Amino acid sequence: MTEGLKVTGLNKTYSNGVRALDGVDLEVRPGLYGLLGPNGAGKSTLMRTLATLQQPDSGNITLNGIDVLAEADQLRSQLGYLPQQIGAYPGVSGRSLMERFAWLKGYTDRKKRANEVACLLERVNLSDASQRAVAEYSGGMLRRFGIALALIGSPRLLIVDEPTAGLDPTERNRFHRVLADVANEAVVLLSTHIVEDVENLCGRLSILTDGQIVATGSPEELIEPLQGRLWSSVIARGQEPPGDALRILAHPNGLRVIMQRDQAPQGDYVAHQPSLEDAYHVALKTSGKEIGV
Ligand SMILES: Nc1ncnc2c1ncn2[C@@H]1O[C@H](COP(=O)(O)OP(=O)(O)OP(=O)(O)O)[C@@H](O)[C@H]1O
Repeated sequence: MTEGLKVTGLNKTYSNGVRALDGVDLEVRPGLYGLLGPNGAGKSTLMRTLATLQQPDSGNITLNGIDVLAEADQLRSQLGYLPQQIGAYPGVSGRSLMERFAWLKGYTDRKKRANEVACLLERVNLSDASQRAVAEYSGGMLRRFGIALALIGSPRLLIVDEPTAGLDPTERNRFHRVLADVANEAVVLLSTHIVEDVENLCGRLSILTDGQIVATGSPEELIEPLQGRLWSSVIARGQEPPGDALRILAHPNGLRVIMQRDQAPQGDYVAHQPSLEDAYHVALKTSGKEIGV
């Protein structure tokens, strides 16, 4: 039996003709795995499919040897899913809402249920806020509450879809620490378009664009081939950047241009230390699917 999540040849075309997943293969071992991709890449489609919330047209998914598509019920008992948005019910306290979800997940024994809920609220640092209405939680508290809900029953697979949008740096950090902690025991698949989150958290990642995986590896493996091959320069406002620039960034004096070349380009270029964000753009560019820099 293979431990972890294995996806092979996953395809999904929506009724409007959009091919959201186009032969996706993925192998994820326990720990934190990042799925990076631009808007519309197919990340949520993949996440929802893995969470058995929608069916693919073809392909296979196994989790710790379980055939996910054939035995969806068995998977669901081992699955935690944190969607992009979680709803809050007016007037219902965090503890009470969690109790209801725990009951739905099979915690029918009152003592065991109360214990599970208390442990999870403690784990995400919400014990003190447990009597407050969820609807009054801040964005960060709501995300952590979502994680606590997703962790009921100690899932083997935790799927987290774009979790940190709108969080301030402190809350984002706090959220990351909870995820890293969960990843000690489970497969955690984190989907995002925030490259920095993946760079800080994930041992391995895949880059998805246009429904296809275009790169897979550790951040170091993806960055390494770019060493000594990136160059940057600041060009004055009003000056036209080169058409083949890898990235064009805003700069107080004009634009900062990053070029990918084996040798320094003509002009005022200095060596640029590659980052995962550069590797991400190279992967999209090499795949021929990047729309613009
Ligand atoms: N229910 C649907 N019906 C038709 N097309 C859809 C549906 N859901 C998604 N799509 C299309 O499939 C493609 C992939 O969408 P998806 O939401 O999976 O991407 P994403 O990577 O999660 O994007 P984002 O980062 O913007 O959330 C997009 O072109 C999207 O418009």
